[in-house]
Amino acid sequence: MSRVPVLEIFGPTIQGEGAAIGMKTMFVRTAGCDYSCSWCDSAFTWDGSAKDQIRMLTPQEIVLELDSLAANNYSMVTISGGNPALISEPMEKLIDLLRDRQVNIAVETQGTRWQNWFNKVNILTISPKPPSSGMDTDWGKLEHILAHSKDPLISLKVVVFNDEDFLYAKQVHQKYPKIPFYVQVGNEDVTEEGDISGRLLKGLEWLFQKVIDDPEMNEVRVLPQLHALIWHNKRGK
Ligand SMILES: C[S@@+](CC[C@H](N)C(=O)[O-])C[C@H]1O[C@@H](n2cnc3c(N)ncnc32)[C@H](O)[C@@H]1O
Ligand SMILES: Nc1nc2[nH]cc(C(=O)O)c2c(=O)[nH]1
Ligand code: SF4
Ligand SMILES: [Mg+2]
Repeated sequence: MSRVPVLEIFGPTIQGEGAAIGMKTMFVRTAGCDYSCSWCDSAFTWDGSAKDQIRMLTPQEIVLELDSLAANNYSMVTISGGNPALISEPMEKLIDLLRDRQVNIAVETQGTRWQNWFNKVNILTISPKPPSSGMDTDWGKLEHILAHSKDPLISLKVVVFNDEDFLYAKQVHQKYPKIPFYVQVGNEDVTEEGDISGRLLKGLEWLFQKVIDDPEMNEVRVLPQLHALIWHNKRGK
């Protein structure tokens, strides 16, 4: 039976980002990524530092673990990573199992790989990476993914750290003006211990002003990572 490389399963917590911000959700975080963003807040999924924590789980085992953590106390599961779009058949099976149980499914991915199961999820967040990440956008791949996503619940979310990233976010929004668009404050130090909310709120104020001042950004939403304001750089939140 094929298995999913899982780095962590946690929750219930509150979705801190994007279109479903504020909703109670469980998380399944897969291991492995085809990117290596300079500021990745989940680098342990791909940099080898947590490789002994990777478990190869069947879809049924994942559902059992979700229930043992929170039976009857969740109705949404967010699948993130790493890049969950690297996984084909066992991920589709997990999604089918969750759908059978009337669980809403959200997925976080960066828009580098298409999977047919994208059209089975309820909330699909595509997060192309700006220049500060050090990654190059494959615009053809992104186009393919957005053209094949039938679900109207797709949204785009770009993390912004600086002016150049903001220009990139504008470029993505202008290419796809009909797709709900989110800009998210970048967390510049994902290793800092203790309370980082003051630093993040300063970043949010800067990003608010960028959007306020820009007549081409009248229809975007500006958000912090809400969970990082509350729980800072803690893992599993
Ligand atoms: C860890 S990624 C995993 C999913 C997928 N690989 C992706 O990047 O969309 C989940 C979300 O966290 C965002 N993220 C990662 N590091 C961040 C940081 N330092 N500050 C703000 N957002 C960050 C990503 O852009 C993405 O939207
Ligand atoms: N609370 C909470 N919300 C999130 N939204 C997206 C996350 C992610 O790492 O993909 C995330 C996360 O790690 N925690
Ligand atoms: S694409 Fe996502 S998981 Fe991969 S390195 Fe970038 S932020 Fe991290
Ligand atoms: Mg996160």
